[in-house]
Amino acid sequence: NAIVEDTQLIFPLQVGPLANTQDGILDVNPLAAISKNLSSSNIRPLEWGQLNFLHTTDTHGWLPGHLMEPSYSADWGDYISFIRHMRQRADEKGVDILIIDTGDKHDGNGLSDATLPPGYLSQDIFKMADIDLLTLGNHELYRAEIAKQEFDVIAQHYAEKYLVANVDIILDNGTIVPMGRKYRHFQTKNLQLNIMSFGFLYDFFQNAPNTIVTSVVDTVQQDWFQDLLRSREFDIDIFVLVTHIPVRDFPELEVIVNEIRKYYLDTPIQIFGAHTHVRDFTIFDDKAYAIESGRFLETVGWVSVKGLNKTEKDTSIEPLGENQVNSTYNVTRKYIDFNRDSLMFHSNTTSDQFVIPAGAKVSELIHEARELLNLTELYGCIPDSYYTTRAKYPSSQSIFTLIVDKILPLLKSPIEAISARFDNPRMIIVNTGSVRFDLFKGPFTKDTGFLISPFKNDWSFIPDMPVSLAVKLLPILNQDTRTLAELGLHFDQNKQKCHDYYNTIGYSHLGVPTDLHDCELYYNQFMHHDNDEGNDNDGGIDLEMIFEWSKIIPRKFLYTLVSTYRMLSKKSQLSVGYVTIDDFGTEGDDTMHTPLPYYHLPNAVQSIQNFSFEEISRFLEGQKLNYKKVESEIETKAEDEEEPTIDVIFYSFITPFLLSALEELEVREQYADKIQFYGGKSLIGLLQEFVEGGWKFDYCE
Ligand SMILES: O=c1ccn([C@@H]2O[C@H](COP(=O)(O)O)[C@@H](O)[C@H]2O)c(=O)[nH]1
Repeated sequence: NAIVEDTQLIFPLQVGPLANTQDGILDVNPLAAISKNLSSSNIRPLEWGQLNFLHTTDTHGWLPGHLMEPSYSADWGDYISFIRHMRQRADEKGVDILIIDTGDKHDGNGLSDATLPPGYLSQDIFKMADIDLLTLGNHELYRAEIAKQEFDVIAQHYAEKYLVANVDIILDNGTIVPMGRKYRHFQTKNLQLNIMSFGFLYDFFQNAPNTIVTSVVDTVQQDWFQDLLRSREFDIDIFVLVTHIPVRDFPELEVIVNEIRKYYLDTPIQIFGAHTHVRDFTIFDDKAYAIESGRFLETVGWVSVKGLNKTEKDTSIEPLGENQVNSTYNVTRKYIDFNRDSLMFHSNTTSDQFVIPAGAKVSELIHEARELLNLTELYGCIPDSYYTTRAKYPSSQSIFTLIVDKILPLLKSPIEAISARFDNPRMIIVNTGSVRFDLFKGPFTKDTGFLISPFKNDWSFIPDMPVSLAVKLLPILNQDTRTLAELGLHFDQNKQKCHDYYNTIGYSHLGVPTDLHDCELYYNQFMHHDNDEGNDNDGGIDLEMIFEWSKIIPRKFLYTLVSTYRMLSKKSQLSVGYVTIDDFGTEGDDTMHTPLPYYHLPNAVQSIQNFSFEEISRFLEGQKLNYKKVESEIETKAEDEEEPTIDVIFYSFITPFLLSALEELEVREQYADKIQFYGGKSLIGLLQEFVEGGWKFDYCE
């Protein structure tokens, strides 16, 4: 695509004199100002402390904001304006504020993914934000050129603010250097609080060959970390951990907190987490807390801290003011919906004051970049919405049903010898995690494809696999983690067992990120799970009551209670959105909403073609059962019957998982060598082909 490649020649974008300005205020995103269904009367205010934080994470390139969803319609330029106002408010109050980002800036939006290399424009736009502490995510490490870009552009720009203790990069000359600084010690602007900050990535194993990820367990035993804690060389009022690690269910954060606690028994630790795309807040001990602030720039997390005592050694500062002294340590959190109404409300600005010139410039850059990349080019119109976790799979509203039934059958290999097999029996397996977002009714533009499935993954295949073997693959990939709960293995009592389970199989890394919380049976899933097909927006649930119940009732029973309660409750007038219950309770969301439905998804789905249902049903029967039972079921087939075969096609991303499945079936050696390149369009290309073939309209209703 010439336009995409051309971007390399003309960036950095030059913004001309600001157009459409009124008193220096520019609105380039017409939807950003829309406040349909939004009302500041439903917004809960932020509580300020001595030290305050704004947190973004897992933005995945959504710097233009959500053009179809008013609740999240602010853009990165608005965030830049917001940061400026909040810093000013902090100064006025004589307190401090730190701006944090915890990684995953790629894969999810045309702005980041339509360039070569991906991130070519978006990284330069991202870095216009004045961020105090940041780290990288796994999406900065999947591809070698992106890891290099992260190192060259982001790590160099933010310098001492860019922290990651457990990732190294191998430079072109073979030298191994750390991706970022391992720690940062500094004093805050107004209260001169002593901050010790570390950056960490979870134990990620799918990183590109030019990078090295060291496990968290090993990193905290390294000399530099141990010496730093042991030496007490620095005054430390609070540890601030900027991590791309989930705040629940994953073991890494506990490892870090435990190690710090060996030396600092009660120094506050504030953690910023990431990766599983949820709003969540967890308590590690009475002075160690962690927040995770959602995904896709839908959420800005807020944390405030009071009751910090200056370390004794430091006598250089004034005593803390009346409002800032609090002998008991106190932390608050909020999840801010990313729209201008919320941002103006919290920054106490009017629409005339909100947009600052630097923010307007960034909004303009985003707009120009989108134009340049043709992201608004219309390919067709989607007649109905199709959902990821908001609809049951399979169902008519599930995007995965659409993919299995209509999209995957379009896959063709560009290699002649392989495409000749197009009419042979074939099974196409794709991981649900490769689909990132819902497909909303309305225009399908070039951008939409990137929102749904940004990955340029290749297809691989194993030709002519016996059907009895092939049908066992999906059940293994989808091993049902929820059986843990059914066995009564509640996370709190069986944490290690749960983590061992994940660590051994690793299959959950195929599914949608929010489902990674299966260990905990994440609260929201009780809230959002419906028994029917569609979007049941019942509201009016007494969240406080459910929170109290959750302390005494096993969660599997709680689920039934909540479902019943929801059915009995009245329809709510609130707009749909996030309704979060975390370790602090039910008041976390800045805007009150009626909850969205939430359905668990399998890790992977498959589409089967050119095979009659009668013929395959006997072989497929085992799929409904636990994978361990499949073998015996399959063995019931007649001994002397000739075994039909099928081509097994899969996203190359899932190859390691497929190899593990083959190993579990004790046929890895036999089939690993048979894996071949299949080629063909990835999901984004197939989706576009389908839309242009079936839903090509010149206009959308
Ligand atoms: O090439 C790729 C890379 C990733 N995936 C899927 O994404 C998740 C990870 O996404 P997070 O936002 O970091 O949670 C991974 O588990 C895969 O499901 C992919 O399909 N292809």
